[in-house]
Amino acid sequence: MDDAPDPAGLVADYRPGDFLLAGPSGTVRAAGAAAVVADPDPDELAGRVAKLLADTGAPLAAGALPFRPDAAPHVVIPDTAVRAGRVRSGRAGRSGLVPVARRPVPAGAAYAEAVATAVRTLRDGSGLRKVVLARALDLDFAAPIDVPALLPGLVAANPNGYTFAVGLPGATLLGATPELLLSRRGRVVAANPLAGTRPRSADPGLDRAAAAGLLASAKDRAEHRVVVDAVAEALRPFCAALTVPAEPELVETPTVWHLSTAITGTVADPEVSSLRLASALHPTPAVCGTPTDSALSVIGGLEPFDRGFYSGAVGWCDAAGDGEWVVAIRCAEAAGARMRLFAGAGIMPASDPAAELAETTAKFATLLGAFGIDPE
Ligand SMILES: C=C(O[C@H]1C=CC=C(C(=O)O)[C@@H]1O)C(=O)O
Repeated sequence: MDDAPDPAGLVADYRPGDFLLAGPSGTVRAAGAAAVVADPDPDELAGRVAKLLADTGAPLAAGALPFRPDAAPHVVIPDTAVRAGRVRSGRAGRSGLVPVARRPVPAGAAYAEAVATAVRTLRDGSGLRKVVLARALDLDFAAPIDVPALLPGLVAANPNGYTFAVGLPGATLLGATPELLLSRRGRVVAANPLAGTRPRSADPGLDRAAAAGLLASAKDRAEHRVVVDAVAEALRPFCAALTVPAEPELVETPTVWHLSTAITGTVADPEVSSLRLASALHPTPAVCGTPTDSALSVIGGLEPFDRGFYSGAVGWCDAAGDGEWVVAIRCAEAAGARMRLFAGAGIMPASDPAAELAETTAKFATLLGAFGIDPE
């Protein structure tokens, strides 16, 4: 692997089609595709990637897992891959992007109705305990979007998050997620489930009150606990030791507060790669719901679009099995002169449709704010 002392340079050198993940633990950029692995079966996927890494001597594989577990992943053995430290500085600025048209999909009122329908299902005793409902915002521009030009500003605007860009067939998935699905370094694994959200306020007093309200909210704590329990349950069979804090903490992004739990563990078998572990966790109830199958079917019935890679996972895995996978949220798919932004919210029996709509608006603001586009 090339030596790259300047992490900001890796971001600046991004070209369409490349893979980029820039987060607190470092920066990875990969280019080219010597091979693409698209097997949805988690064991087949991890096995084929491990074999290709061993056979080719490539330093790592990188790519994205889709939201739906039966859809095809896009994991690439790149021609080149460069790793560097964390991007330490950067200047957020206006991107110059001005949409000529914008369309919420569905309209806000229809999303709130879908939330109300989900709440009725959650209360009807059929067993569904949580479901995440997403909506999209389509933006049209007068000229093709210059994705590389957007990335330095996205990193600078989200200094504590994970900025990513993944070249997919026909589109680029780009975003700045606060959520670590899974990392593995040697035998040490970490996961950082987030769930439970309050929009932030420009008024410091109101902002503090929003954070305190979130930490005290029984609805949000229950929504969060469902995710923590599912992540711990999925990791436990792979781990010799697992530490799961009993209480969540607050974390902030530029637009929202979240409840957060940092889970750490030790893998029992070092042959189990970060990619295999990420597939075992995904989709967590932070993006899907619980039980998973019922939530998938409610999402299929209520969301008027295919999520594709939104709310999937983005990351990399090396030949030793180490790697880092983040939850693909606060993101958009850019293709030509169009961009589709996505935002979802965890719906519980006590959810208020208007509050969930406001929460998704605040989540859209992660990208809109970083690109200097007026909020919805
Ligand atoms: C599904 C999304 O966020 C998830 C992650 C953190 C908090 C969430 C929530 O409070 O609903 C969601 O579970 C999204 O941003 O599109």
